[in-house]
Amino acid sequence: MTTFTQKLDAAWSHANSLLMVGLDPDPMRFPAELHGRPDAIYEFCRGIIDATAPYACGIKPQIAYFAAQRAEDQLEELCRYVAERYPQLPLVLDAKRGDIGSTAEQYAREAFERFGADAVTLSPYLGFDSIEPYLSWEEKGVIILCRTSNKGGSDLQALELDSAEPLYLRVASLVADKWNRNGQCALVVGATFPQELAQVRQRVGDMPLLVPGIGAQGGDIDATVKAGCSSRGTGMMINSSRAIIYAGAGDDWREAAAKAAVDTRDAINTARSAL
Ligand SMILES: O=c1ccn([C@@H]2O[C@H](COP(=O)(O)O)[C@@H](O)[C@H]2O)c(=O)[nH]1
Repeated sequence: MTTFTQKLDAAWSHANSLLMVGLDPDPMRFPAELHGRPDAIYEFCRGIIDATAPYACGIKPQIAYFAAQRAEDQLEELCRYVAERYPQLPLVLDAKRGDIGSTAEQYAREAFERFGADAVTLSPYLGFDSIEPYLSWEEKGVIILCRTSNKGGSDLQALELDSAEPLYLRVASLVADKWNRNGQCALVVGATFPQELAQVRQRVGDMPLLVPGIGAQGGDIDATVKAGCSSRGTGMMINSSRAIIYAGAGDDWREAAAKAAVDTRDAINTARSAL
């Protein structure tokens, strides 16, 4: 049985890439050749995956973009496609679930059985018993929101506790010291806050981090790599979605996505080589 963590480790080294390609498919932004097709979401995402997979350490579909278009069936087919065609490529379902244990059991089945994801993103807000049902899938990854990339993340995550530490660092410690019983946990930390990213890295050792916020959100790649790499020079799934999938709007959309992925991977690797 290969675990998520082992699969991710292998992808980092085989692809020599820390880039995670995000799938946020918005039909309004699709190339003309896909307009009006009932399977447009599937075909768009498949095109992006085929174009970018060689340069990526994983794929991250955001479930809201599929659910909003009543296209969960296309997501299901896409997940099957990735598992069959790119079995070495970790698939992270970005769902940010968080609910009481009985409901969490159903969300875990949705992520791991229905979609066959290797890992899922979760909110820590409901506490350990809301995370436990996912942890019982021992080979799967459980990626917990810690310091999100959006400005409003500070409203709660930066709140100072009695100990004077911010809430996001308490989440980091809780996950690293108590919840990560099977070595299957990871954290979400935004590239838009490199200082906080460095603090989290220091707190959690070499735990994998999912790092969104470069590309369309403007996070700085050099600062992200400096702040977030593990002691082995890996440790991050640095996500870029819109800047890659919408790099081209014409007939060359696949080639444009491939070029954006290569350029992003290379910018990350240039920063890694300066560590
Ligand atoms: O803190 C977070 C957590 C998740 N996301 C998700 O990542 C992508 C980012 O897309 P871009 O187009 O690269 O900005 C998107 O799916 C978000 O839901 C995040 O941005 N920040």
